[in-house]
Amino acid sequence: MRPHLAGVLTGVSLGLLGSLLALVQPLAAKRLVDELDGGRATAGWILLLSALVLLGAVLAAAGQYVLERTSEAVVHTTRRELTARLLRLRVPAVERAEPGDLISRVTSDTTVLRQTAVQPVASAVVCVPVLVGAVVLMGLLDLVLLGVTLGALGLVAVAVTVTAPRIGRAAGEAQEAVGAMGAALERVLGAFRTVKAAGAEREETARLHRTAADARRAGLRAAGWEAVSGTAGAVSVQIAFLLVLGVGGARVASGATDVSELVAFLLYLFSLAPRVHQLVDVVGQLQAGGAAALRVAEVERMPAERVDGPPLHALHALHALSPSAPAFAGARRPGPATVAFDRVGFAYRPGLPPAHREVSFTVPARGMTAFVGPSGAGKTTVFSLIERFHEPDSGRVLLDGRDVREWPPAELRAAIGYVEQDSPVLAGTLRDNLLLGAPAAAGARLGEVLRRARLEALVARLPQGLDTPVGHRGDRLSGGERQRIAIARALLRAPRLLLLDEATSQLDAANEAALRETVADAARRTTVLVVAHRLSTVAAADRIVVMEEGRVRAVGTHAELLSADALYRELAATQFLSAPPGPPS
Ligand SMILES: Nc1ncnc2c1ncn2[C@@H]1O[C@H](COP(=O)(O)OP(=O)(O)OP(=O)(O)O)[C@@H](O)[C@H]1O
Repeated sequence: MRPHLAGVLTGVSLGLLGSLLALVQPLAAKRLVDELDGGRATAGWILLLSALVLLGAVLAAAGQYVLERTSEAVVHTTRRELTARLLRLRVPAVERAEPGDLISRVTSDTTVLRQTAVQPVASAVVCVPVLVGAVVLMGLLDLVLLGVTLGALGLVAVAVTVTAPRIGRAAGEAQEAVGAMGAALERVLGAFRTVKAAGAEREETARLHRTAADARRAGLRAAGWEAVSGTAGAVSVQIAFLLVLGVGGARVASGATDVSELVAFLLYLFSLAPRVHQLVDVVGQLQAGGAAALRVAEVERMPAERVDGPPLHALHALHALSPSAPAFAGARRPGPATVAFDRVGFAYRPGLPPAHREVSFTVPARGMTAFVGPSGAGKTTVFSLIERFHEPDSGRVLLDGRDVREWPPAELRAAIGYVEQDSPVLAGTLRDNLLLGAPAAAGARLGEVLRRARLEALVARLPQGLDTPVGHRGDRLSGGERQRIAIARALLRAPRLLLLDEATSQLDAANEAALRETVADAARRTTVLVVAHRLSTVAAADRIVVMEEGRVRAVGTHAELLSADALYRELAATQFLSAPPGPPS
């Protein structure tokens, strides 16, 4: 709320003024009754009372509007900061979280904040001085009746003390359950075809219903406690009213007070009643708001990367325009990058078996280095560590001889083109997807990359060409098309280091041969690391790193490894060839 303090203060001041005017109204009413009693002219008092009512209403409405506007502004700021933070989060933090739950924190929790951040705080600020003012004025009118009133209102204090923490807990659980529902929904929608193909709709629906029921149960619990405190508020005001009527009537009869004072006192009590209700509501709303704010704050506390340096398009514009000059601050050497792993040890989580144990290799600038090995050997992990998605527990990963931990992340990644194993494509148009990593690339360069990635025919076939939407996760495209888009996206970045993770596994023979030539061409100009599952790829590689159970087993050329390494021979005989493996020799 800090940046919007001016709005909060304005809204609160207007509300306060409106409420103070409401406080004066009973005094004017008392005077009116006195004037009527004395048979004097009352037109002026009636006019004054009407003006007070009107002005009070206008001020209250203006205050309300300013506060609503401030609520929107507070939530807008929260959502901006939260979304910016989400994209800066470190990869392990997001891998540990549930995407659906994170989404609900940005959408649902901030909506709860919208309703509970500014208004209740402002109401409380307005309520308290009005309550104190009313109590003082009531005391001035009749101390005995004030004692009676406060005694009856004590019930509210007890009820709120008991219910507030319970409302908070239940509201927190309700928001957690909404988050769990988001996570469960994301789970099924993210693998919709798999769920359908498995015929698991009924089970998955039951799972979603369970989370919805959890949210309902927690919501009902909060509502129950809110009803208890609300009822306690209403009952205590009613009791106070009846007691004041009874005791006040007796005091009027005995001459201890007069009718006009009793009328004024009752009017104060009337004006107090909605404030008491409001305060009780405020306590409940603040509890729900507190629970939502906690969930938002948890995202704020998740580990994030620092943001520095120029924006993406500037990094790439500079990089693309002057490949021979220092491309941008920090890129120590232009041209192809060198990579080295120096006794790298790494486990994805403490307690898990290490994915890398003492991994060491060096890759010179230019040329193609292939990583081969059985599934789970740690090949993809090499790429994750170079991109600094994860950091080694021991040893060093060096790019251009500089520890990747010393590179600003944006600058490090601007030097790299990465084609992931499952070639993700984002919702949006084909053009959005191609330019994702190089917004400034266009024109002839785009045409050239489309040709090299064999995408020209696809673009010609699509109804709106490059501007055709590709669907959620690119599901209007074939697997091979997605792979070629991912390769084109990486090439458009004119990377100093190209990382390809089994990027050709879904391609047909013709496209695979063409892209092999594209990758070989890239390797003549830049450094290419490829996780290879095809013989054609490893045969073309300048060097091959054989990995097994997180270790580097051997390094060499295809011919060298065929004679020197038994595992490589076995891989060459089985995994790399599409033909079934021959009998063991
Ligand atoms: N994000 C992750 N969190 C936890 N463990 C992981 C994660 N990613 C990979 N692993 C584990 O780390 C080990 C190495 O995984 P990696 O993906 O590097 O293997 P790979 O050689 O690329 O395998 P494949 O050829 O099947 O893709 C595996 O045991 C895998 O289960």
